[in-house]
Amino acid sequence: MAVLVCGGAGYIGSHVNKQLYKEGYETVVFDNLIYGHWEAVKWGHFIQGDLKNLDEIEAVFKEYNIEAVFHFAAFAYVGESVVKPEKYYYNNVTNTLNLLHVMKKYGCNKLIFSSTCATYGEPERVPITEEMKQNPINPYGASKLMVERIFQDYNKAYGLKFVVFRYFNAAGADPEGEIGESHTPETHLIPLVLDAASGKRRDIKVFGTDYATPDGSCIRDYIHVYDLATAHLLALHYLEEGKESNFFNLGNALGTSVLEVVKTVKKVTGRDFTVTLAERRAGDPARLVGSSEKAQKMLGWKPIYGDIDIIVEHAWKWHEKAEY
Ligand SMILES: NC(=O)c1ccc[n+]([C@@H]2O[C@H](COP(=O)([O-])OP(=O)(O)OC[C@H]3O[C@@H](n4cnc5c(N)ncnc54)[C@H](O)[C@@H]3O)[C@@H](O)[C@H]2O)c1
Ligand SMILES: O=c1ccn([C@@H]2O[C@H](COP(=O)(O)OP(=O)(O)O[C@H]3O[C@H](CO)[C@@H](O)[C@H](O)[C@H]3O)[C@@H](O)[C@H]2O)c(=O)[nH]1
Repeated sequence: MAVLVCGGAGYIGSHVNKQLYKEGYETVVFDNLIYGHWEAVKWGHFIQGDLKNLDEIEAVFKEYNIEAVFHFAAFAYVGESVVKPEKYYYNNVTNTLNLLHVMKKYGCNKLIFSSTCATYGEPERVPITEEMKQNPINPYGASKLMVERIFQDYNKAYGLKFVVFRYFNAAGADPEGEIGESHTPETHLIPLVLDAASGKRRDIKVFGTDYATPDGSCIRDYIHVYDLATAHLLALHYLEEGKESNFFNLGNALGTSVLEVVKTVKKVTGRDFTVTLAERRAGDPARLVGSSEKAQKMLGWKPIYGDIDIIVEHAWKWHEKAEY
């Protein structure tokens, strides 16, 4: 029996692939490498393919006896999704239907999926809990919510068993320094601030300093990619035990502002750099912080790298010697 890691050459998927392999699973990474890196697939088998092609997905199920599927493959640039919604609905929704179609055909009914706190939109309160209203404010979040709904219908009609994770802001890198975050283009705050620290960028822009937060900049819940990965293994065990499909937030319940991230990077790296106070970025909620009590209770998840200093330290260690 093997597990399929769709999008496993990307940032989060590669970290999950490593932990699965270390736990003794035979992994098959399937990725079109549009945003992923073959260098990140250091464990298990690798097949270059695209979820838009049914025959390429089917070839994997023919070759391997796939017990469960981890589905990270998606487009995830919030701003781009507003101007190119078609790109997002095709890849994130239609191509997910392709994957479900082949899973159904081959009798594979266990799925672990990467959703996002962007499905909640502007939260009515924080920390956000799973039963709160989901009202996405951009096509990216909407595409993920649509997929969540599709899973519920497939659960009722075809017996699909799923765990949907709504991640908050994934950050950090493999504590052993073997893999890390590398997006082109990069839009995420921590790698951009590290670029400023290492002199690859002239400055870091703080998008908005007039939010209703203590220092005026946006607050996010940064969750270490290693901790995200451990939750995925627990989810697989949960489904292997025959438990019911479920939705879980994955965050730290700790809010860190943009200015606090900048300060932490200066402290951890010992480097100074220019910080430019800039206009708000469209579509940014002021404060996104998630409660993960449900995952802790039901999956036994215990995040261990909640401290923003450690998240930045690991990201910096990777950043300095990044192979890709
Ligand atoms: N990074 C975050 O903070 C964050 C937060 C919430 C949710 N998510 C979700 O988590 C998942 C992983 O995020 P990430 O940051 O690792 O992104 P990523 O871009 O690094 O990884 C996604 C991978 O999927 C691949 N891919 C995309 N479309 C494909 C297709 N049609 N066929 C085959 N491969 C395809 C890409 O090449 C890439 O390697 C995404 O679904 C994203 O929406 C990420
Ligand atoms: O150069 C920059 C880049 C970002 N920010 C700010 O930093 C915060 C975090 O931004 P970013 O790292 O881009 O993450 P988010 O926009 O919060 O989105 C990420 O986290 C979401 C969950 O919160 C996921 O759904 C998305 O896929 C993922 O990109 C936001 O307030 C940004 O305005 C800056 O001030 N300057």
